[in-house]
Amino acid sequence: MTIDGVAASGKSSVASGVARALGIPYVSSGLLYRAATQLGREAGVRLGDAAALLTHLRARPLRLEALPEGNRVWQGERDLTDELHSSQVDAGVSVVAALPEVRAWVDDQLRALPAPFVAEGRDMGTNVFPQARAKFYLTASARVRAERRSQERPEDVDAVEAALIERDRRDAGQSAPAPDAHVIDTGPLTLEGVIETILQVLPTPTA
Ligand SMILES: Nc1ncnc2c1ncn2[C@@H]1O[C@H](COP(=O)(O)OP(=O)(O)O)[C@@H](O)[C@H]1O
Ligand SMILES: Nc1ccn([C@H]2C[C@H](O)[C@@H](COP(=O)(O)OP(=O)(O)O)O2)c(=O)n1
Repeated sequence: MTIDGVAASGKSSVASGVARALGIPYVSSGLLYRAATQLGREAGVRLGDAAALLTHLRARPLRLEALPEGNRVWQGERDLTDELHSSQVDAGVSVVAALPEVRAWVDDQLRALPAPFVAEGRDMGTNVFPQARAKFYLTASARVRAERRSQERPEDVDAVEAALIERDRRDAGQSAPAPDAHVIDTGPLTLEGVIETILQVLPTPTA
């Protein structure tokens, strides 16, 4: 199944809760885009230069570890995860995610994972796993999302809201809900409420 949605709509927290209830892993595609951005920044590669970025990424492959409480990204023995949620990565990631070569690099890694799992991101239900048995799309107002995310960033809520709106605009090309997705406004719901809503609409597995 797939959970897509706009920035800070609750995708990874909800995917983690749903996956735990189902006893399967979840995978966070955004972490791979974030890792590509962080590694490009670190190497001094211009983020719009797909060829240079891909050469760099292919030289030292990444491993996405689908832990139930939170995915982690490794490069060899180095755990990159804690570096990937900075405002600097937030600011550069949409440029990297717009590159078709990087999208193919992410998609190949996701499609190689053993099913079943919950996949979360922007285009999981539309592009990467169009055959998924259930699809969800999370939204909430920019203000609500900024209030949540500002708990996790040093910037104030107005700065976080402006950055989220800008990132939504840049990511719009790959962020439309699948026509068969259940759209959930998480604004009036608690995290547990969103997870419960999804579990209730999931089709029961056939024997
Ligand atoms: N329905 C909700 N009500 C309150 N807080 C939520 C809800 N959904 C998510 N959150 C919180 O919002 C923040 C952003 O969620 P996250 O899962 O990181 O979103 P995304 O993966 O879409 O960026 C987290 O701190 C999370 O606990
Ligand atoms: N399937 C995906 C997942 C993420 N992206 C891009 C768009 C986002 O700005 C970044 C980071 O995504 P991530 O889901 O980690 O971050 P947010 O929840 O949006 O804060 O990657 C994408 O283009 N396609």
